[in-house]
Amino acid sequence: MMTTFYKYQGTGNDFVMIDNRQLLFDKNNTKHIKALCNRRFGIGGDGLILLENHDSLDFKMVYYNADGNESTMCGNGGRCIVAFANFLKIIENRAKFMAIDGEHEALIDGDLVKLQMQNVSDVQVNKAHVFLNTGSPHHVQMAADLKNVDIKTIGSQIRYGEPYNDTGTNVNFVTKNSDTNFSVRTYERGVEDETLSCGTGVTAVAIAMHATGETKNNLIKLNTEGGALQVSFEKSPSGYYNIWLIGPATQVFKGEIAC
Ligand SMILES: N[C@@H](CCC[C@H](N)C(=O)O)C(=O)O
Repeated sequence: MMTTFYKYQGTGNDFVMIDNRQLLFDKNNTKHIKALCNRRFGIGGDGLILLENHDSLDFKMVYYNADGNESTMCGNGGRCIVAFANFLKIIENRAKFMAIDGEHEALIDGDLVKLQMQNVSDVQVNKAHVFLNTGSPHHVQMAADLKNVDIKTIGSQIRYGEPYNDTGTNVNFVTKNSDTNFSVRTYERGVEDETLSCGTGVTAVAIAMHATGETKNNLIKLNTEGGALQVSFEKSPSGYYNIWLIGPATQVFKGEIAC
Protein backbone atom coordinates (compact mmCIF):
# COMPACT_ATOMS: atom_id res chain seq x y z
CA MET A 1 0.00 0.00 0.00
CA MET A 2 1.21 3.54 -0.79
CA THR A 3 0.69 6.35 1.72
CA THR A 4 0.54 9.95 0.51
CA PHE A 5 2.34 12.33 2.80
CA TYR A 6 3.28 16.00 2.94
CA LYS A 7 6.32 17.52 4.54
CA TYR A 8 5.96 20.77 6.53
CA GLN A 9 8.40 22.90 8.49
CA GLY A 10 7.96 25.71 10.99
CA THR A 11 11.25 27.56 11.64
CA GLY A 12 13.09 24.35 10.79
CA ASN A 13 11.09 22.06 13.11
CA ASP A 14 9.98 19.56 10.44
CA PHE A 15 7.08 17.15 10.27
CA VAL A 16 5.67 14.37 8.13
CA MET A 17 2.01 15.36 7.72
CA ILE A 18 -0.69 12.83 6.80
CA ASP A 19 -4.37 13.40 6.04
CA ASN A 20 -5.94 10.62 8.12
CA ARG A 21 -9.58 11.62 7.78
CA GLN A 22 -10.30 8.13 6.39
CA LEU A 23 -8.56 6.57 9.44
CA LEU A 24 -6.39 4.32 7.22
CA PHE A 25 -3.08 5.03 9.01
CA ASP A 26 -1.93 2.41 11.56
CA LYS A 27 -1.48 4.55 14.67
CA ASN A 28 -0.19 1.75 16.89
CA ASN A 29 2.82 0.88 14.75
CA THR A 30 5.55 2.78 16.62
CA LYS A 31 8.32 1.17 14.53
CA HIS A 32 6.68 2.33 11.32
CA ILE A 33 6.24 5.93 12.53
CA LYS A 34 9.87 5.98 13.70
CA ALA A 35 10.99 4.62 10.29
CA LEU A 36 9.02 7.31 8.42
CA CYS A 37 10.75 10.00 10.55
CA ASN A 38 14.21 8.50 9.99
CA ARG A 39 16.34 10.91 7.95
CA ARG A 40 18.31 8.14 6.18
CA PHE A 41 15.86 5.28 5.73
CA GLY A 42 12.59 7.23 5.65
CA ILE A 43 11.15 10.65 4.81
CA GLY A 44 12.78 12.37 7.78
CA GLY A 45 11.25 14.62 10.40
CA ASP A 46 11.28 15.70 14.03
CA GLY A 47 7.79 14.25 14.26
CA LEU A 48 4.76 12.91 12.40
CA ILE A 49 1.32 14.50 12.54
CA LEU A 50 -2.06 13.08 11.60
CA LEU A 51 -4.96 15.33 10.65
CA GLU A 52 -8.26 13.66 11.57
CA ASN A 53 -11.93 14.62 11.66
CA HIS A 54 -13.45 15.99 14.86
CA ASP A 55 -17.15 15.99 15.80
CA SER A 56 -17.51 19.68 16.63
CA LEU A 57 -14.24 21.39 15.66
CA ASP A 58 -12.50 21.84 12.28
CA PHE A 59 -10.11 18.91 12.82
CA LYS A 60 -8.08 16.93 15.32
CA MET A 61 -4.26 16.85 15.59
CA VAL A 62 -2.46 13.66 16.62
CA TYR A 63 1.26 14.17 17.23
CA TYR A 64 4.12 11.62 17.34
CA ASN A 65 7.75 12.35 18.14
CA ALA A 66 10.50 11.04 15.82
CA ASP A 67 10.94 8.07 18.19
CA GLY A 68 7.50 6.86 17.03
CA ASN A 69 5.64 7.55 20.28
CA GLU A 70 2.57 9.76 20.58
CA SER A 71 3.51 12.75 22.71
CA THR A 72 2.26 15.96 24.25
CA MET A 73 1.57 19.23 22.41
CA CYS A 74 3.79 20.44 19.59
CA GLY A 75 3.54 24.20 19.02
CA ASN A 76 5.33 24.33 15.67
CA GLY A 77 3.43 21.22 14.58
CA GLY A 78 0.20 22.96 15.61
CA ARG A 79 1.05 25.90 13.37
CA CYS A 80 1.97 23.54 10.51
CA ILE A 81 -1.26 21.53 10.73
CA VAL A 82 -3.26 24.77 10.50
CA ALA A 83 -1.40 25.56 7.23
CA PHE A 84 -2.12 21.97 6.09
CA ALA A 85 -5.84 22.30 6.91
CA ASN A 86 -5.89 25.49 4.86
CA PHE A 87 -4.15 23.68 1.96
CA LEU A 88 -6.76 20.87 2.18
CA LYS A 89 -9.49 23.57 2.13
CA ILE A 90 -10.87 22.41 5.50
CA ILE A 91 -10.47 25.97 6.82
CA GLU A 92 -9.89 29.44 5.41
CA ASN A 93 -8.12 31.91 7.67
CA ARG A 94 -9.16 30.71 11.10
CA ALA A 95 -9.38 27.35 12.79
CA LYS A 96 -10.49 25.65 15.95
CA PHE A 97 -8.99 22.24 16.50
CA MET A 98 -8.49 19.60 19.17
CA ALA A 99 -5.01 18.52 20.29
CA ILE A 100 -3.84 16.35 23.17
CA ASP A 101 -3.80 19.34 25.56
CA GLY A 102 -7.27 20.58 24.60
CA GLU A 103 -8.88 22.98 22.15
CA HIS A 104 -6.78 25.49 20.19
CA GLU A 105 -7.71 28.51 18.11
CA ALA A 106 -5.53 29.69 15.22
CA LEU A 107 -5.39 32.45 12.65
CA ILE A 108 -3.59 32.61 9.32
CA ASP A 109 -2.25 36.11 8.72
CA GLY A 110 -0.35 36.27 5.40
CA ASP A 111 2.73 34.05 5.79
CA LEU A 112 2.22 33.69 9.53
CA VAL A 113 0.21 31.21 11.56
CA LYS A 114 -0.85 32.44 15.01
CA LEU A 115 -1.65 29.65 17.43
CA GLN A 116 -3.31 30.15 20.79
CA MET A 117 -1.68 28.05 23.49
CA GLN A 118 -3.21 26.77 26.73
CA ASN A 119 -3.11 28.98 29.84
CA VAL A 120 -0.15 28.41 32.14
CA SER A 121 -0.76 28.70 35.89
CA ASP A 122 2.16 26.76 37.37
CA VAL A 123 5.56 28.38 36.75
CA GLN A 124 8.21 26.85 39.01
CA VAL A 125 11.05 29.34 39.44
CA ASN A 126 14.15 27.68 40.89
CA LYS A 127 17.63 29.02 41.56
CA ALA A 128 19.18 28.10 38.20
CA HIS A 129 16.20 27.12 36.07
CA VAL A 130 12.46 27.48 35.52
CA PHE A 131 10.11 24.54 34.91
CA LEU A 132 6.69 24.93 33.30
CA ASN A 133 4.29 23.10 31.02
CA THR A 134 3.11 24.93 27.90
CA GLY A 135 1.39 21.84 26.48
CA SER A 136 4.70 19.98 26.79
CA PRO A 137 7.10 20.09 29.77
CA HIS A 138 9.99 22.55 29.57
CA HIS A 139 13.12 23.15 31.63
CA VAL A 140 14.50 26.65 30.91
CA GLN A 141 17.96 27.83 31.90
CA MET A 142 20.18 30.76 30.94
CA ALA A 143 23.38 30.14 28.95
CA ALA A 144 26.20 32.69 28.85
CA ASP A 145 27.76 31.27 25.67
CA LEU A 146 24.75 29.84 23.80
CA LYS A 147 26.67 29.13 20.57
CA ASN A 148 29.07 26.79 22.32
CA VAL A 149 26.67 24.86 24.54
CA ASP A 150 26.80 21.11 23.85
CA ILE A 151 23.01 20.89 23.65
CA LYS A 152 22.83 17.13 23.03
CA THR A 153 25.11 16.13 25.92
CA ILE A 154 23.91 18.61 28.55
CA GLY A 155 20.28 18.51 27.37
CA SER A 156 20.20 14.74 27.60
CA GLN A 157 21.74 14.76 31.11
CA ILE A 158 19.01 17.15 32.30
CA ARG A 159 16.21 15.34 30.39
CA TYR A 160 17.02 11.95 31.97
CA GLY A 161 18.19 13.29 35.35
CA GLU A 162 16.44 14.26 38.60
CA PRO A 163 13.65 15.31 39.00
CA TYR A 164 12.46 14.45 35.46
CA ASN A 165 13.70 10.85 35.13
CA ASP A 166 11.71 8.56 32.78
CA THR A 167 8.92 11.04 31.93
CA GLY A 168 11.61 13.48 30.90
CA THR A 169 11.41 17.08 29.80
CA ASN A 170 12.43 19.28 26.91
CA VAL A 171 15.40 21.51 27.76
CA ASN A 172 15.84 25.11 26.59
CA PHE A 173 19.04 27.17 26.83
CA VAL A 174 18.54 30.93 26.62
CA THR A 175 20.55 34.11 26.08
CA LYS A 176 19.06 37.56 26.60
CA ASN A 177 19.73 39.98 23.73
CA SER A 178 17.40 42.75 24.92
CA ASP A 179 14.17 43.17 26.92
CA THR A 180 12.17 41.98 23.92
CA ASN A 181 14.58 39.58 22.25
CA PHE A 182 16.01 36.25 23.41
CA SER A 183 17.93 33.49 21.62
CA VAL A 184 16.99 29.89 22.33
CA ARG A 185 18.39 26.44 21.59
CA THR A 186 16.31 23.40 22.52
CA TYR A 187 16.95 19.73 23.27
CA GLU A 188 13.73 17.88 22.44
CA ARG A 189 12.46 14.86 24.29
CA GLY A 190 11.41 12.15 21.84
CA VAL A 191 13.83 13.41 19.20
CA GLU A 192 16.62 13.07 21.80
CA ASP A 193 18.66 15.74 20.11
CA GLU A 194 18.67 19.44 19.40
CA THR A 195 15.96 20.58 16.98
CA LEU A 196 16.18 23.82 15.04
CA SER A 197 13.15 25.24 16.86
CA CYS A 198 10.50 24.26 19.39
CA GLY A 199 7.17 26.12 19.62
CA THR A 200 6.12 25.06 23.12
CA GLY A 201 9.78 25.66 24.06
CA VAL A 202 9.93 29.31 22.98
CA THR A 203 6.51 29.84 24.60
CA ALA A 204 7.97 28.47 27.84
CA VAL A 205 11.06 30.68 27.48
CA ALA A 206 8.98 33.87 26.95
CA ILE A 207 6.90 33.14 30.07
CA ALA A 208 9.94 32.09 32.11
CA MET A 209 11.76 35.31 31.20
CA HIS A 210 8.73 37.30 32.36
CA ALA A 211 8.30 35.25 35.55
CA THR A 212 11.96 35.75 36.53
CA GLY A 213 11.93 39.49 35.78
CA GLU A 214 14.30 39.25 32.78
CA THR A 215 11.62 41.17 30.87
CA LYS A 216 8.52 43.21 31.64
CA ASN A 217 7.28 43.00 28.04
CA ASN A 218 4.47 40.76 26.92
CA LEU A 219 5.43 40.46 23.24
CA ILE A 220 8.77 38.68 22.93
CA LYS A 221 10.83 37.79 19.86
CA LEU A 222 12.64 34.47 20.12
CA ASN A 223 15.51 33.65 17.77
CA THR A 224 15.88 29.94 17.15
CA GLU A 225 18.44 28.14 14.98
CA GLY A 226 15.69 27.81 12.33
CA GLY A 227 14.33 31.37 12.38
CA ALA A 228 12.37 33.87 14.44
CA LEU A 229 9.15 33.30 16.38
CA GLN A 230 7.07 35.63 18.51
CA VAL A 231 5.14 34.93 21.69
CA SER A 232 2.57 37.28 23.24
CA PHE A 233 0.73 36.78 26.52
CA GLU A 234 -1.15 38.44 29.37
CA LYS A 235 -0.63 37.93 33.09
CA SER A 236 -3.26 37.74 35.82
CA PRO A 237 -2.90 36.77 39.51
CA SER A 238 -3.73 33.18 38.54
CA GLY A 239 -1.12 32.94 35.81
CA TYR A 240 -0.49 33.50 32.11
CA TYR A 241 -3.36 33.56 29.62
CA ASN A 242 -4.17 34.69 26.07
CA ILE A 243 -0.85 33.16 24.99
CA TRP A 244 -0.11 33.21 21.24
CA LEU A 245 2.74 31.58 19.33
CA ILE A 246 3.36 33.35 16.01
CA GLY A 247 5.54 32.35 13.07
CA PRO A 248 5.76 30.90 9.55
CA ALA A 249 4.66 27.39 8.55
CA THR A 250 5.59 26.06 5.12
CA GLN A 251 4.76 23.08 2.93
CA VAL A 252 8.06 21.71 1.64
CA PHE A 253 7.06 18.75 -0.56
CA LYS A 254 4.54 16.00 -1.19
CA GLY A 255 5.27 12.35 -1.84
CA GLU A 256 4.22 8.75 -1.61
CA ILE A 257 5.86 6.05 0.46
CA ALA A 258 5.31 2.30 0.45
CA CYS A 259 3.97 1.03 3.74
N1 LIG B 1 8.60 20.53 18.64
C1 LIG B 1 7.52 20.68 19.49
C2 LIG B 1 7.49 19.93 20.79
C3 LIG B 1 7.12 18.47 20.55
C4 LIG B 1 6.90 17.67 21.79
C5 LIG B 1 8.16 17.34 22.55
N2 LIG B 1 9.18 16.75 21.75
C6 LIG B 1 7.80 16.44 23.72
O1 LIG B 1 7.64 15.22 23.56
O2 LIG B 1 7.62 16.98 24.82
C7 LIG B 1 7.03 22.11 19.60
O3 LIG B 1 7.18 22.84 18.61
O4 LIG B 1 6.40 22.47 20.59
